[in-house]
Amino acid sequence: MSNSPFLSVRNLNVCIAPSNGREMTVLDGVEFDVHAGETLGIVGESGSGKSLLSLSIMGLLPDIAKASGQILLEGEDLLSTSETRMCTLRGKRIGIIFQEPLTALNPAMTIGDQIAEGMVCHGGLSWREARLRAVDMMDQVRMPDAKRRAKAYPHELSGGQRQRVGIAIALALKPALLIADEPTTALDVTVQAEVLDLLSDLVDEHGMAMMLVSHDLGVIARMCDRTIVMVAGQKIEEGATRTVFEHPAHPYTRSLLQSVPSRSECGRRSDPEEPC
Ligand SMILES: Nc1ncnc2c1ncn2[C@@H]1O[C@H](COP(=O)(O)OP(=O)(O)OP(=O)(O)O)[C@@H](O)[C@H]1O
Repeated sequence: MSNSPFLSVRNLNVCIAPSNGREMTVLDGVEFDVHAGETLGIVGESGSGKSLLSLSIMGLLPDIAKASGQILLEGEDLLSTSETRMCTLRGKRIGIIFQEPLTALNPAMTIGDQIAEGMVCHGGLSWREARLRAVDMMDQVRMPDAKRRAKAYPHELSGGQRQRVGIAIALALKPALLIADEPTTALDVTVQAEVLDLLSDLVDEHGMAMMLVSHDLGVIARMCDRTIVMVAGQKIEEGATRTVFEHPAHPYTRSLLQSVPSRSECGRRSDPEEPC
């Protein structure tokens, strides 16, 4: 793990000013780093600002939101960069996996072409090369019968298969950071476990950093090296996942841990027997 962080968030504040309401601070002085190759978990109750935090990093905040502070990606401040530059960084340096793959996918385009598109637009590949590479990507995300399925449309796949497509799209340009916002919440429990295993393997294989947003402590315990706990737009706790789970410093974290996963679920999958 290198010393200088890949991503460094400094004093991030986000205010929302709806046209018919009062301005509201939804992220308040949030600070953290993500180092190359590590998986950082962001956990917190509904409305604590987890999604707005990921959207801020991706440069996809809604128009009514205003962000200040710094989001430094390899030293480049994303809050003061142009939209054109953000488009390049999204995909090439930061891959994104959304919660509901069906809404993130284009219903009128084959999944092979959706995976290939970024490689054509941002990776300089011809459509022919990109389509071949898309089938490779589908194999990597363990999509059965990838060559045939590349010609399918999103509605022809199961929820788990659609999320595999979402992961293939996010990884197509080999980003250094993957942001996964509740990537398995929309899936049923057995499929959740398969997709988490897949993500964990791919992150290791590609040597990527990952920011995993989840309200599910079991998912965080299983996947993350370090964890941040959010309450009402503020980071209230941060530490090695094991430490946060074993010695929570904040009363809120302690109350959250009352729904703690069983010990066998704790720790990275490569070390399943270790207590958390
Ligand atoms: N487009 C929006 N307009 C107005 N308020 C918003 C908007 N998006 C988010 N908010 C508010 O910002 C706060 C943080 O929302 P955010 O979606 O980041 O929470 P979250 O922690 O991701 O919640 P969940 O786990 O339910 O997805 C909430 O109070 C929410 O109501």
